[in-house]
Amino acid sequence: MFDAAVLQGKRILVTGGGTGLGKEMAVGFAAHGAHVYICGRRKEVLDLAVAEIRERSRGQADALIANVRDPDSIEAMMSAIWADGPLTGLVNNAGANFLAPTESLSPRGYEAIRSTVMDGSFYASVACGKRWIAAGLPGVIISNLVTWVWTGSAYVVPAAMAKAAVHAMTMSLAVEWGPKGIRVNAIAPGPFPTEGAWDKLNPLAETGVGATQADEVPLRRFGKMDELRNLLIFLMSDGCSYITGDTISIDGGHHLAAPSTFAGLAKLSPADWQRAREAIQASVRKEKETRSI
Ligand SMILES: CCCCCCCCCCC/C=C/C(=O)SCCNC(=O)CCNC(=O)[C@H](O)C(C)(C)COP(=O)(O)OP(=O)(O)OC[C@H]1O[C@@H](n2cnc3c(N)ncnc32)[C@H](O)[C@@H]1OP(=O)(O)O
Ligand SMILES: NC(=O)C1=CN([C@@H]2O[C@H](COP(=O)(O)OP(=O)(O)OC[C@H]3O[C@@H](n4cnc5c(N)ncnc54)[C@H](OP(=O)(O)O)[C@@H]3O)[C@@H](O)[C@H]2O)C=CC1
Repeated sequence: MFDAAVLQGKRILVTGGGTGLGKEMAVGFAAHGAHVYICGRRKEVLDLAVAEIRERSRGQADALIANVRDPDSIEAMMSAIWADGPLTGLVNNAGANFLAPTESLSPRGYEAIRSTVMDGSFYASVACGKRWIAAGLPGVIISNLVTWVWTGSAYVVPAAMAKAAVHAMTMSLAVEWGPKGIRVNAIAPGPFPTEGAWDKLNPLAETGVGATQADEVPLRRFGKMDELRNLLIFLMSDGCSYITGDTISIDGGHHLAAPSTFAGLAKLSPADWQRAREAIQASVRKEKETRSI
């Protein structure tokens, strides 16, 4: 769809690019000439991802260990990247989420999600923005949101709140930083099945409701990674240099037509919720064992 060199000379960081949607975006950027950087908290996962991105794209990729919840960790990562040259683009993709009845959430549970999604996107955007502004360079920021920024969603309230905050950041920074040549946009995907999201959001047969099902999507299917890559390459390219402050949905029309949220989980019993929590926490434990930071 695009010229293979459409992103030649671009240097793009994808947070959370070691897995899922972030890794797929990174492949798309690198295959179109960009040097991509990915970050996350698990060295082994990042090393494997870099090898895969290089092989699939035949392009340039590097990884850094960083925790987006920690502003010092983000600063250290940006300094390391800038030592080789400035980034031209940032994708705020790192995310955290799990299904839970809101009344069961502890302050730490809420904080884990809010700080990853909202604080992480803010810290990374400011770390890039201040460097671009100081050097008089243009830049592009794209945040990976979800259609709940328009609809909200039951049972994932901290994630819906945090994504909505980043939606507000997108519109606000587009205006503040537009005169400095920095474009700020976002995407709002519908369901693109990934291991990370499905383990936390569809852990049991009983939790398969609206948000994670394809049958009520007007286009009657899940999103394809190629479709996601095409949108990201376009938004990151100089071909759309008049688009800023927008959040573009890529959900097959789901949020306009059907309950693309977890409203259907009202049917779950306390025992179902307990089993869901145990399944989610087993997935988190497995990931934590390999965290490097
Ligand atoms: C058209 C719309 C269609 C929608 C499409 C559907 C699907 C897409 C939805 C898209 C929205 C966003 C999705 C995502 O972000 S998916 C990404 C999923 N990946 C991840 O979450 C990876 C990162 N995750 C984590 O790091 C962990 O999961 C965690 C968030 C838990 C944070 O880890 P941390 O190490 O900080 O956390 P702890 O294990 O110490 O736990 C912190 C507190 O959280 C409590 N907790 C954990 N699990 C549960 C649970 N299931 N229920 C309630 N509480 C939970 C835990 O007990 C800790 O609190 P306390 O210390 O007070 O006990
Ligand atoms: N899959 C879907 O259908 C949809 C996904 N999205 C969004 O897409 C994004 C990616 O989700 P997906 O690929 O499905 O899920 P994944 O779980 O595969 O991706 C989450 C990534 O974020 C990284 N991450 C989490 N916490 C931190 C942290 N504190 N510091 C650095 N990196 C972190 C994880 O790496 P590590 O644990 O190693 O740090 C992981 O690579 C999320 O923002 C999600 O909200 C939006 C709509 C739909």
